Amino acid sequence: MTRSAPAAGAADPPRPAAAPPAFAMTGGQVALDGRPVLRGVDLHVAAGEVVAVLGANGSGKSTLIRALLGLVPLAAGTTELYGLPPARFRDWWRIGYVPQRLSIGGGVPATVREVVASGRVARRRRLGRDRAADRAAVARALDAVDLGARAGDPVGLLSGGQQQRVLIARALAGEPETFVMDEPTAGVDAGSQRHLAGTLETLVGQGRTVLLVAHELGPMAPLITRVVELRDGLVARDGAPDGAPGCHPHPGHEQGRPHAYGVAGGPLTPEDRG
Ligand SMILES: Nc1ncnc2c1ncn2[C@@H]1O[C@H](COP(=O)(O)OP(=O)(O)OP(=O)(O)O)[C@@H](O)[C@H]1O
Repeated sequence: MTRSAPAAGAADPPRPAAAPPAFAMTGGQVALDGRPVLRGVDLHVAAGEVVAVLGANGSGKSTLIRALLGLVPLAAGTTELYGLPPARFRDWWRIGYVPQRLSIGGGVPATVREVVASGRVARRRRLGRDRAADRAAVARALDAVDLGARAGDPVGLLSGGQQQRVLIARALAGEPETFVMDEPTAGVDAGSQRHLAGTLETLVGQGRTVLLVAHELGPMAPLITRVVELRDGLVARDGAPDGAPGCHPHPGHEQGRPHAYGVAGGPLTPEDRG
């Protein structure tokens, strides 16, 4: 049987609207302490991209990430998350944020498992509580960073690199669509970096979006689909990786200077957003 042509004058079937990009900044400017830090950044990140943001110390990488998430205000320009300005965006469970390393510190009595489980909060607000699913996701996240054996330990007893892995696990536990990671592997040993790269490879294979600031891409390099290099608050380069995986992305960069902002990784909470 042949399929008959649509009757003349019949309306075309509705086409699905194109999904908005995960991030869309246009002309983004940020000033901190009265000093321009981002000076007019255009950056659109489509769902499924794996973008590395590179650049020298102080070029504005963390500020860009934070501005994209609405954590610092724009002085000019616009930015959107999944088509909405951050102030109107509600689906924070879709985004897992790993802030630049900071010491969780000895003053935090929470266990590793509790910190990782807090990554489920935004998802639970949206989708309701499912204890079995929560437990399974937390166990998977701990396993992905190889910290299952430390789950019951106070997080303040862990080394800096292990605490970083806890923050990564917190983001993983939320099972977000998009990961935003600010130097996730700074201070993390080579074996754990490989482990994380394997986990990211699986997530990327599932179509998740990744936006990461990195000093050394290391074993994550083959996953990167696009490199954005910042210089003095402007995009100096935006394109495919140059085929030098694991390269030192910028000679002016020192690794692992902790910054005292952000409180924990994982889907953003109202507290993260201030
Ligand atoms: N809260 C703040 N108040 C004032 N200035 C700030 C603040 N945070 C960052 N800056 C300044 O803004 C500039 C960009 O900082 P940012 O942390 O975004 O750079 P970065 O490229 O991520 O650097 P790094 O690689 O060292 O982390 C730097 O000169 C920094 O000193």
